[in-house]
Amino acid sequence: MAGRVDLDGNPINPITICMIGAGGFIGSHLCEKLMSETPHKVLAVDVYNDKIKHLLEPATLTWADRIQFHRINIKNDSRLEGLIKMADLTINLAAICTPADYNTRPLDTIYSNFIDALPVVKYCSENGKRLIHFSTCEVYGKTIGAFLPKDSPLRQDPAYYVLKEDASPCIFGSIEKQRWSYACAKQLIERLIYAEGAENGLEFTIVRPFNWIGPRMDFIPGIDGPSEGVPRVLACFSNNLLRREPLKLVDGGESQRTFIYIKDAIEAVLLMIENPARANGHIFNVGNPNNEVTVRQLAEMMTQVYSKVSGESSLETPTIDVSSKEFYGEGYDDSDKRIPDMTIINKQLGWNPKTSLWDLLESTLTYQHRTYAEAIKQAMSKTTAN
Ligand SMILES: NC(=O)c1ccc[n+]([C@@H]2O[C@H](COP(=O)([O-])OP(=O)(O)OC[C@H]3O[C@@H](n4cnc5c(N)ncnc54)[C@H](O)[C@@H]3O)[C@@H](O)[C@H]2O)c1
Ligand SMILES: O=c1ccn([C@@H]2O[C@H](COP(=O)(O)OP(=O)(O)O[C@H]3OC[C@@H](O)[C@H](O)[C@H]3O)[C@@H](O)[C@H]2O)c(=O)[nH]1
Repeated sequence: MAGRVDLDGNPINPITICMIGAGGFIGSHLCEKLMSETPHKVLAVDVYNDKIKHLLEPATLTWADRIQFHRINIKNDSRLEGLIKMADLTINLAAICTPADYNTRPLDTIYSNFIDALPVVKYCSENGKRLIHFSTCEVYGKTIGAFLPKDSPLRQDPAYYVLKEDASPCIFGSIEKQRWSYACAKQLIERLIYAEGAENGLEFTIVRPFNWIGPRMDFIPGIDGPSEGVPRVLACFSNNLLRREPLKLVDGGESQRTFIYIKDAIEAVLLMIENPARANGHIFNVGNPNNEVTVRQLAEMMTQVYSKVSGESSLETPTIDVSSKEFYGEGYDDSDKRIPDMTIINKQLGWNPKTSLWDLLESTLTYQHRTYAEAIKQAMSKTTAN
């Protein structure tokens, strides 16, 4: 850790970070990175800490004096402002961000992504503290290409689908398609942060993640989360593979996504933390444009990789089609395609993702198998016995 310098060759001084949502998927990886590779301190705020327990205990861990957990619901806790004041930088990750919630808990989704983030922005602005806020790639909504005729050659032209922070429009579906309420709440908080920067000098960075995936993402239903819960696609498909069930393709699995390995993405966040002069005032796409697949292709690749890491043969029928209405309920809608433009993050931070989709699935599914295979076997044999 000694002699660490930033991108301009200046020594990096240790700082204190108030990380809200530190107990989630991204937060747990960011805490791990900050503890193992930097001298910074973390005030970790969340309602849960299961995913960072290994960083909090035992007290003999070398970083024990650099991480503190505060069990706080930011909706209604007066301790929040004090923690933001104690820190040099606040990172806000807290949100409801699972598509199954957007059309079933639309009010919680809007409150969580807009209203609950307001005091965080206000306290940072009033106390002259820097803020890194987590938004989403969903703020771009659908691509322009999605509205062209199916056979239009323009659909192949990147000008009609690549998503650029400073140029692409934000195209949402109608009000009853409530995925866009999430996107809209995220967009409005981005605009508010931008306005605080413009009018009151708030130092901010906005991150737009494009499908970050890896170990500890969400939960496996019935094992470390509710049996009826629907997590994001990595955990849904992992659960199906672990239980030897066909993977469910929503509306034919035709939507396209670019997936990035969480560890690559965390490198980008660390560069933002440690290079404020290059990151302040910017909105950054963080994704891997080289890892694009349809959801159907993702299912096929995960099936192959899982077979390799578990040594189990694949099912004869590895996937089945389900309608979005059946899977998510009324009012679901989808993003058609998400390719991040990398110009701004490349220019400001010199960052590029490294890990291929196959490699990231191999390490992630090895983790899933090691962590859950035995527990699933036991849970399934109990159900059969009953
Ligand atoms: N993972 C991705 O690919 C992805 C993509 C786009 C956007 N994002 C954004 O990144 C952020 C983090 O995502 P994640 O994947 O780590 O999700 P996550 O659900 O794993 O983590 C969010 C954490 O915030 C906590 N939280 C929520 N409300 C809270 C409250 N009121 N008080 C205290 N803590 C609260 C949750 O308990 C959870 O631990 C979110 O803002 C999300 O919208 C993530
Ligand atoms: O079992 C499943 C689960 C999901 N899917 C599909 O897989 C795709 C990806 O679904 P995910 O649940 O991972 O989430 P999405 O990519 O749609 O959105 C996510 O990405 C951006 C973030 O803001 C949020 O974390 C979340 O909204 C969707 O097309 C979905 O319909 C399946 O086909 N089968």
